[in-house]
This record gives sequence, structure tokens and C-alpha cells, in this order.
Amino acid sequence: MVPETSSFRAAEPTGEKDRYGRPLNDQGFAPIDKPRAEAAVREFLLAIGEDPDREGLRGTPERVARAAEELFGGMQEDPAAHLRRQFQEEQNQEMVVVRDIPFSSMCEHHILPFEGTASVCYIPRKGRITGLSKIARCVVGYGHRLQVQERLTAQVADALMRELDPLGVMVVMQAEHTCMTMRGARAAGSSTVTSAVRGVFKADSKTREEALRLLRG
Ligand SMILES: Nc1nc2c(ncn2[C@@H]2O[C@H](COP(=O)(O)OP(=O)(O)OP(=O)(O)O)[C@@H](O)[C@H]2O)c(=O)[nH]1
Ligand SMILES: [Zn+2]
Repeated sequence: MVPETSSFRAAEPTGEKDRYGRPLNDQGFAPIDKPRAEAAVREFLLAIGEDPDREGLRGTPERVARAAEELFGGMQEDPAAHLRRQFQEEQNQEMVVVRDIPFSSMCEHHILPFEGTASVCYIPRKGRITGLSKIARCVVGYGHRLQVQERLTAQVADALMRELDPLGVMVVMQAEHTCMTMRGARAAGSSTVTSAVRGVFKADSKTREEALRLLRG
């Protein structure tokens, strides 16, 4: 579960329902229904030929539902809200780079984990900066949803653009997708790199190259 900080904001109910009759929060998701998740896991165990009542599996549905609360906790918060912890540093109009933020997420095609690192670079507008850890919290929050890596990368970049109005943002993520390594193509050792480029990084190739140099280390 995402720990509460002064900038953490839990998702709010909207009063609206989705087409399955579930209450929607302002992130567009319904709250996790643990009893329903537990029942589904028990059903899944039956479907794969297991005995859900054997000793080792007795607690598994409850455990999986509890793990899901954590793994999908990003659906119950607004990850961009972390970035609202801001400071004014008039003297600093230079690039800020946070490299190699570890993250994990779940691929929406197979509900299998993908894991890797995110590197984030932005140029503040008029010294408007955010707490460095808040960038990591934002990455972790969007990671804790069912994702494709491309969307995850774009969501982090767009959150920074929205909350900080910087001159530009660049996000690069690299990850190993277990749906592609443990099964299917079994491309063990392969990694996927995605980027999202916004603002001045898009327009100015020299600035983009400088950012890439810093992102690579
Ligand atoms: N673009 C993108 N694709 C992803 C991501 N995670 C998983 N996939 C891909 O989603 C695709 C789903 O393809 P399908 O053919 O519908 O599923 P499948 O039969 O399980 O495919 P294989 O994985 O090739 O066995 C696969 O190519 C996965 O590699 C992601 O984050 N981004
Ligand atoms: Zn997958």
C-alpha cells in the first residue's frame, strides 16, 4: 500500500457507477472488492485443476486478494498528487534528473508482472520544482495498476507536465516482462525500453541529447 504522505491523495468517490453497477472513483476505477477477488481466486484454483481446500492453498485466496490491494493500490489514489509537494528555487532553471527508480507493474494482457527502472528528467519553469521522492512515488503509483509500459511511461510524463508546468519532460523506462520471458516467446533476458518526450525536449534536439546523456549516466 502506498504510505500516506502530506501529498498523498486517496482517490475520491464520484457518486457515479460503472456499467457493472460498481461505484466509480475519480481515477475511473471501482474500489477493490476483496470477497469477490477471493471467490475468483478460489474459482481459478479449481479451474487449473488444483484443490483449493488442501492445506497449502487454504489461505491463498485471501492472500492473493490482499496482495492485489497492494499491487493495484495505484487505482485507489491519484499518483499525480504526490507531485503537488512543490518548492520554489528561483536560481535553478536547470535540468533535474532522477535516474533508475525501480518500479513494478502488471501487464494488462496476461496479468503478469513486469519490472524495471524509470528515469525522469525535467526542466523547471521559473524554479518550480517538486520533491525528488515524489517523482518516485508517482512512478510507483501509476505502476500499481494494470498497464502497458507505453501508457505507464506517458502517464508519468503527462502528470509532471500537468502538475509542474515545466519547460519539458522526458521519461525513459526499461523493464523485463515476465509474460515474454516466463512463457510465450520465452525471450529470457530481453528488455523493453519506452520513452515519453514532452515540451522543449521534443522541439530541441540539443536539449534532448543532453538529457539522454544524463539519463544514461
Ligand atoms: N506494447 C506492449 N505489449 C505488451 C506489453 N505487455 C505485454 N505485451 C504484449 O501483448 C501481446 C498480446 O498478444 P496476444 O497475441 O494477444 O497474446 P498471446 O497469444 O499471449 O501472445 P504471446 O505473448 O506472443 O504468446 C504480446 O505480444 C505481449 O508481449 C506492454 O507493456 N506493451
Ligand atoms: Zn503480458
